[in-house]
Amino acid sequence: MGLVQWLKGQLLCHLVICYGFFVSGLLINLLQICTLPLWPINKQLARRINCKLGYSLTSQSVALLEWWSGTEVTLYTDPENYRLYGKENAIVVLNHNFEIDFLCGWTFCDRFGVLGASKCLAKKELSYLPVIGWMWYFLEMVFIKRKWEEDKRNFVQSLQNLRDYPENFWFLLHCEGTRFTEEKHRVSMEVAEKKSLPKLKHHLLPRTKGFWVAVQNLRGTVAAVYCCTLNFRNNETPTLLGVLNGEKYHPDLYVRRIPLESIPEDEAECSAWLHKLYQEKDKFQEDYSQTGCFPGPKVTPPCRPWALINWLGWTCLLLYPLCLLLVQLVNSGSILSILATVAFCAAVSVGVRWMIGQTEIKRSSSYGVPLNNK
Ligand SMILES: CC/C=C\C/C=C\C/C=C\C/C=C\C/C=C\C/C=C\CCC(=O)SCCNC(=O)CCNC(=O)[C@H](O)C(C)(C)COP(=O)(O)OP(=O)(O)OC[C@H]1O[C@@H](n2cnc3c(N)ncnc32)[C@H](O)[C@@H]1OP(=O)(O)O
Ligand SMILES: CCCCCCCCCCCCCCCC(=O)OC[C@@H](O)COP(=O)(O)O
Repeated sequence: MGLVQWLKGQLLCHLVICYGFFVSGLLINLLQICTLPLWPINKQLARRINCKLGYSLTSQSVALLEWWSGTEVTLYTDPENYRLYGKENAIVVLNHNFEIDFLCGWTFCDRFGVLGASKCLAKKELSYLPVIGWMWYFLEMVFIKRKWEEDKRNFVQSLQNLRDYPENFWFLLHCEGTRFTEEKHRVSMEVAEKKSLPKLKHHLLPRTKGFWVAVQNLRGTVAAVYCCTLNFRNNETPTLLGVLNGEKYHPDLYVRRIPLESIPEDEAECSAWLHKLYQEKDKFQEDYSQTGCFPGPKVTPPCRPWALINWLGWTCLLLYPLCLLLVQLVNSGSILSILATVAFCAAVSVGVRWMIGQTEIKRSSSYGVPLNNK
């Protein structure tokens, strides 16, 4: 192991990264709050400012993936469609098997210039995450409790609000509704059997309501569905902690562009269409497990420097006062102040570690297993 790789595994480096992310996040949240008076006066300007602020926080995790861990995502897609990515609004349908799938998605968002504006249909619990969850409120992310009767009004309204969004966005939908575990897979395949649907090997049975409602409410706003299938070479099981430790992963993403007009309007037909799409995705995953690649030509979209510049900028800006404070503390010799600073650093580190814990599949909710559907 080289010196650089060894350094990446050290707690001190992790503390610095966590401190930078958390404190810059709080400052960004504060700036977002400052945009509140602007919303009634100039909503589109307030949205654009929030996209930039959102970019400044989200892109730090992209920089961590790309520059710290050295992970590069390979894209398999039709070159004809490639030129449209980032130039139109899209609904992204992505499998939900990996702890860093959202991060791989963000990398693409960054490379195609839609990171600040991109959104997701996310479980309500994520909105309470400090810093990142608070930021999402201002980015008009759509949160659901995964209980249709309670969700439907807010869900439809949130989608309608996106109709005049001033920047191009991708709207991510994990139709499986929860992360893949063996138990959830077994249960969802029992549901498939009851519904006389073919069994899936690599996916849970998709929940269709959210997809249909999203397609119907975003017609005329969104140009296409991007059917995305993600997997990792060499059976890697990536984790966010691994990324923080500087581990390099090898993700491959297969993207098919499907024009929205080709998706049926009728709910039952749309559901059947989505089930068929997941059967195709399952076949791609099966072929990938045999051959190690997806169909279609490979492209690596060019990496942009902004995520790195932004990350370095925040790190320098926030490390400087921290170092000054530490020097002053040591010189002052005040045990109480030193203890308070150590406690603050420990709290930041524990807080970010807790957030990272939210991405771990072993802590996945019990949604989609019998008796307890939440
Ligand atoms: C070039 C491009 C490349 C790459 C870009 C990639 C991505 C980047 C894009 C954007 C990134 C932006 C931000 C992302 C950042 C971070 C966030 C990341 C992740 C958070 C994701 C989540 O939180 S996932 C959890 C929340 N989301 C969902 O749940 C969505 C899926 N669910 C739905 O849509 C549901 O339909 C619903 C929740 C809206 C409603 O669910 P409900 O169950 O009430 O209704 P349904 O009709 O859908 O289902 C009922 C039927 O289901 C049957 N059933 C019962 N048990 C099961 C089971 N275990 N599995 C499957 N089906 C089941 C039941 O029988 C019912 O059947 P009926 O026949 O009676 O209808
Ligand atoms: C420089 C940055 C360093 C620190 C980075 C910390 C980043 C923390 C980001 C937390 C983002 C959390 C996104 C989690 C997405 C996710 O994976 O949600 C799970 C849900 O879909 C389904 O939940 P479940 O039903 O429990 O499977």
